[in-house]
Amino acid sequence: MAGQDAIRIGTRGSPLALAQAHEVRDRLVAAHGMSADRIEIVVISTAGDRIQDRPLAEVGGKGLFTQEIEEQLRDGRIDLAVHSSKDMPTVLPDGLALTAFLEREDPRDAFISQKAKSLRDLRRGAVVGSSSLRRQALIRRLRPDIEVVQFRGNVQTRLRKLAEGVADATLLANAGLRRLGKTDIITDLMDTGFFPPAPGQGAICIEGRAGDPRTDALVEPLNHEATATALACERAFLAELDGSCRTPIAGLATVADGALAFRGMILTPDGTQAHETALEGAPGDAAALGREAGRKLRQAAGDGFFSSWQ
Ligand SMILES: NCc1[nH]cc(CCC(=O)O)c1CC(=O)O
Repeated sequence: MAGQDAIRIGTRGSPLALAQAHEVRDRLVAAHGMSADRIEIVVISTAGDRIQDRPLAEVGGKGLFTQEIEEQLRDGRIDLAVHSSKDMPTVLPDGLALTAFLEREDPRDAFISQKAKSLRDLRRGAVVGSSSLRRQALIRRLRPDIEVVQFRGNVQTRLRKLAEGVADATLLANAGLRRLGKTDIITDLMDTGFFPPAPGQGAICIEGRAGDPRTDALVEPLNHEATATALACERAFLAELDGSCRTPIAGLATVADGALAFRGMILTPDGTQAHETALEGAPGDAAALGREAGRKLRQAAGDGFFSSWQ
């Protein structure tokens, strides 16, 4: 059992969330040479886990997957929380901060189908299941002839739906499939050029109490500088667009040879309208670059863009 000075890591209970929390625990053990039983993993149920019967975009509200975990972090019942960066709201509750980003996994989406080798190869009128507004809009943009249906649930549920013929294909983040050891089901990987990921996709983040020296020192060796830079840019982009849960937004920042490159896109849910921007800058200006990209897209789209379907 964990002792008095145990480190408590809060996480959701989904297989993916647990895999991520275990990865953080393993890295803390390796970085500090500590015993694994000093670290306790505390499973916390969130509203996003409990609501299974509706698309989450319909439920709306910020922090569906984070609120209950953040309450425990603020109370001191847990010391750290592990999240998928993609699920994190751009504004955190007072007193909390994202204190480390693990090195990003492959940010690409994976295409999964037993009917076709790629999205391009699906027959006309094929059905693709996805609950992500971004994926739905991108699919419709690339393949207006395809029907998109709502698809929630874990990997097993989705595969069963494919086997039952509810849909011909689905899309999931490659990073999540890798963490679950499920890469064998992947049919194709989507090029980020024409199928850009969600901001934060593929990056695990650690949330902590802001300015808590004990936990800051613990997670510091786990932070991957280039990923933290990319995420600062992507999250500033998202914040500038004030992305409600109902806006399809894609964005990916990369750091190579000391330079930061960002590409962002906003789409209408039906995929008929899309605006894109690509910017480069210095890693030190990551947040400013993200904000600039967001402003550019808002200007290009015009005021009517966000209000036209909401
Ligand atoms: N909203 C669910 C979610 N949040 C993060 C991931 C994947 C892992 C990641 O992006 O790091 C997923 C599942 C998916 O999109 O397939």
